[in-house]
Amino acid sequence: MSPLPDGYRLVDVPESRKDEFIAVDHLAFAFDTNAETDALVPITFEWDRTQAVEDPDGGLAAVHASYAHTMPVPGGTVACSGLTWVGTRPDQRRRGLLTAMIDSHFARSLARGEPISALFAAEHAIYGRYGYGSACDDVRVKLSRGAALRDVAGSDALTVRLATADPARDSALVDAVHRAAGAGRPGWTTRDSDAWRTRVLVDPPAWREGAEPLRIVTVHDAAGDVRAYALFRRKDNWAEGGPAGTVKIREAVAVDAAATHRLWSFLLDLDLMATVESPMLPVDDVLLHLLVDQRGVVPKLTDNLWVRLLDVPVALAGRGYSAPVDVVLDVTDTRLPANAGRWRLTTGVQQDDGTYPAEVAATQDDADLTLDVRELGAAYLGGRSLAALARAGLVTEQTPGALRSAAVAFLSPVAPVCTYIW
Ligand SMILES: CC(=O)SCCNC(=O)CCNC(=O)[C@H](O)C(C)(C)COP(=O)(O)OP(=O)(O)OC[C@H]1O[C@@H](n2cnc3c(N)ncnc32)[C@H](O)[C@@H]1OP(=O)(O)O
Repeated sequence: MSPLPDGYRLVDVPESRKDEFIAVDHLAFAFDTNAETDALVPITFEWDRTQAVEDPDGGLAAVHASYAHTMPVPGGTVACSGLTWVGTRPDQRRRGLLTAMIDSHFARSLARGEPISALFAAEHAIYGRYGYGSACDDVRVKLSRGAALRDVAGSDALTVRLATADPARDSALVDAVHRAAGAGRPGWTTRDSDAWRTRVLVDPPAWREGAEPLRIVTVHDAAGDVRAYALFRRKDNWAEGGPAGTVKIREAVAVDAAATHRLWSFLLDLDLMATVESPMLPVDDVLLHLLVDQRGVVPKLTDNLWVRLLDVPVALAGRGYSAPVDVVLDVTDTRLPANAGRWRLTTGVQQDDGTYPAEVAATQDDADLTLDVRELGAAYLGGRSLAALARAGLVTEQTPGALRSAAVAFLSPVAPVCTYIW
């Protein structure tokens, strides 16, 4: 465990210290709130998973929390400790407080039987040193009103309804469509508490930045079932050349191509609007394939989930593989030495979903590939190629042919993504 400065200590944070905990994050993230917002936005903390560093005066100097996520991975799900709310008071930075919290987070997650941790990084440079690998990207696109989509059979038969978002009314349907749309996509973390299901729909006036209240558009089939939804607001702009408003979308999710087509046909043709800003989308989202003119959109690629394998053999055996493989991985891991060494990963009989399960065991056999646990985290969800990482000098092939077969086996045919930041 990494040492803390003299007089500092790690403490659990009970709900009774909520305000102190949040005050540290306000200072660390430079954000403010107000009573109206606090009353509307539900607290998502799980209070047995909140920790802090207390300074010698008993005040909180640094904080973090985690969420118990069930992380979709190729071929199944894995218990995941989702690190979040990490902050050190600006006047207490660079004394090793985060490093001590990370060691504690790893130990506590392992003790709970969580073989992986994942996070969204506030800054790209923070977490690689701790063995987290950037495991996938998301893309946001800026589209012009009227951007054309390729035809999709069945789209015309679907209908749309528009309403002002209402957490009490909409959270169940949003959750159901979100779950259905994400089936089979690694990283697509569902919202497993009422607080999270409400959180996606809340609309404090302070968050509107001059735009209208949060709206929800739903796409319905002939039976009335919801096949897609988008949460969005419009911001008007009366420019010299005429109305040039912007549609800002918080989340847009559809269960199939027809529903995607109907949903985006609506969003791309709202009167008085000139620009449509998408939310975080998977890099292979259906919308991108339906655009007639992909060059007409302005994409922005950002790192999405970062993944840390805490228990390498359990994590690797917890996911499926896209092809048969028998490979010895020689892993380095300075923070969690139990992971270091050679692991033989051998796949078994193909499952109904097309993936191959694997057994993973320590071995003294020669290594086929050498890599750090960070690169294993990057490849874990199937969104980064081990072969590409090798080209960057981050993975080394020891046995000719091993890189290709391992790279193919680790990749997912569907791009990983998580649609909301936790
Ligand atoms: C999952 C999430 O919650 S992401 C949110 C992260 N939080 C934020 O970005 C809020 C603003 N920033 C902060 O609160 C703090 O600067 C933190 C939490 C990022 C770092 O906390 P500290 O207690 O200062 O970190 P600590 O002293 O343990 O530093 C550990 C190492 O990381 C490095 N490091 C820390 N933060 C950064 C950064 N933002 N960029 C680059 N390097 C960093 C330090 O230089 C140090 O390097 P070294 O080991 O080579 O000396």
